[in-house]
Amino acid sequence: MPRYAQLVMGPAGSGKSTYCSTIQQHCEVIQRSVQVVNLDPAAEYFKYPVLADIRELIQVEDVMEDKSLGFGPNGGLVFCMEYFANNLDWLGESLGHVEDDYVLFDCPGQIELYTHLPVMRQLVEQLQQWEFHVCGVFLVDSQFMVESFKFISGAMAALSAMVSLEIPQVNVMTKMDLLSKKAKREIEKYLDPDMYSLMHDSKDSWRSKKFRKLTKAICGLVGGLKM
Ligand SMILES: Nc1nc2c(ncn2[C@@H]2O[C@H](COP(=O)(O)OP(=O)(O)OP(=O)(O)O)[C@@H](O)[C@H]2O)c(=O)[nH]1
Repeated sequence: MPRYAQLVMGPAGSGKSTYCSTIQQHCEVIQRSVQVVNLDPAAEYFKYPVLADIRELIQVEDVMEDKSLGFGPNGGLVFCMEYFANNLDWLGESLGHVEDDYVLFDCPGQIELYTHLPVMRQLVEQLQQWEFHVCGVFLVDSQFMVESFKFISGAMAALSAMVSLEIPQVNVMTKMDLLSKKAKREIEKYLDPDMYSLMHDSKDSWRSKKFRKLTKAICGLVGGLKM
């Protein structure tokens, strides 16, 4: 039987844990079994029952308390994720193998995990060896996307994950309920964006005058990326 996995990614506070918990509850209602794995070694609280929790393997606080390592929170997290990547057997044992597996992985928010560190890529390759079909779900807080330059920044973060992981990816704007009426109307244009027209939104600012060529090149790159 095929196995399926979603890597739920996105910046800190973008709604990853809420997404996992909501999808799990929805699947319960439609009588599909979906499990969640917490992969954030700094997580303090989440609302869903877990199949596995990386904190059973390693915790950021323990790493930070180790004076010989001398890491702060971000260095500590990277250390934990590298330790995890070197101990993927732990994950294999925790996942076990049930028929028709569908697993959501609630990932940490640090962008460097998706831009240049190999950890998440190693995880994807291992899951694929375990016969999982893996897809990425990249969440971005919609409140940070109602202006063109913020949208481009969010889209670039999502693009980094796509380029580094090379798996199918769905990009999701979260917290739409928090937008004002005006922002809800504004955000429509970002759902199927015409990057070149977005570029002209802020044509009077020094930012776009100075960086117009660069912005244009980035718009060309992001043009095909749907949120
Ligand atoms: N109004 C509203 N609040 C949301 C939504 N999604 C998440 N939140 C809230 O946003 C905050 C952060 O959500 P989390 O699900 O913890 O976000 P996260 O990405 O897992 O956060 P980290 O694990 O810290 O990176 C919480 O207070 C959630 O209740 C949403 O769709 N609407």
